[in-house]
Amino acid sequence: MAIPIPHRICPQKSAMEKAMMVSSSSSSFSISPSVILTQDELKKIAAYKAVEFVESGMVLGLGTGSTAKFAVERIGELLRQGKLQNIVGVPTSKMTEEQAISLGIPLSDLDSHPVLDLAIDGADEVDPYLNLVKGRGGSLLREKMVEGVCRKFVVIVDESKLVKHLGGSGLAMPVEIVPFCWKFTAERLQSLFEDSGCVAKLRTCGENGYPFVTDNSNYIVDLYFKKDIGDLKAASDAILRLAGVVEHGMFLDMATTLIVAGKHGVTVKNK
Ligand SMILES: O=C[C@H](O)[C@H](O)[C@H](O)COP(=O)(O)O
Repeated sequence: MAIPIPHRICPQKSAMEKAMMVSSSSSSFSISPSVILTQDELKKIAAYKAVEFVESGMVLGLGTGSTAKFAVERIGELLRQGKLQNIVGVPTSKMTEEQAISLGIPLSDLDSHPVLDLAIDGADEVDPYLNLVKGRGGSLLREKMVEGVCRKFVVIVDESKLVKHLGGSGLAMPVEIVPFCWKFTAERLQSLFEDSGCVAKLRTCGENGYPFVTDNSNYIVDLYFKKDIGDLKAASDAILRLAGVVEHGMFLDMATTLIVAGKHGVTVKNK
């Protein structure tokens, strides 16, 4: 049921705080047309909603990116307030590790915790079947390792990330590759998807044109598709068969829950 946000009864609160008041007690709610939220506020609403799934004693996969950082921030806040206890986090990037340390969240790794209770992370694209593109921030390998062993994987996005099919945004589908002969690997990746009008580009940083280097000392090749990729499982298998490839950013059949914040409200969809 859609619940209108009672924005007039709390004039001292910000638009987002009003939205958050309602989100804490319902799994779906609408946002009054008079409340205009920024994209960051939508990300925060989705993130806070996801943290409602966190219980004391859980081992958590901590995602990476501008949406996941709000979830990590919220977990730190609830720990500080004593509302959550005995949480252990497994970060999916060095950046998230630094954020978690700064918030006092106890950390561990997959060697010590090979199965996790719950992971919360953002995504770059989400299709109607909850398949994802991730890694535009370069963290796809650790994310896939961590989120692949979670009992529950909650994906948090604003509605701009929803696509009809992966690659549909026309933006990058990242592939992490070893630096050795990267041009060779990039060309092989491009040729795999000639029929989809694929262009493969090495990710570089800033104006100096140096390759972007991941937390694992690898490079990223971004694939841009003009047409539908087609069979995602077949595409995944073909990419992973190339010897220079470490991992790709398609997260197929991994997400168990999707939380989308948009101008009409927040929806929670379970697989
Ligand atoms: O490598 C980055 C991660 O896969 C992010 O989770 C993804 O890019 C979404 O990031 P954001 O929430 O900043 O859009």
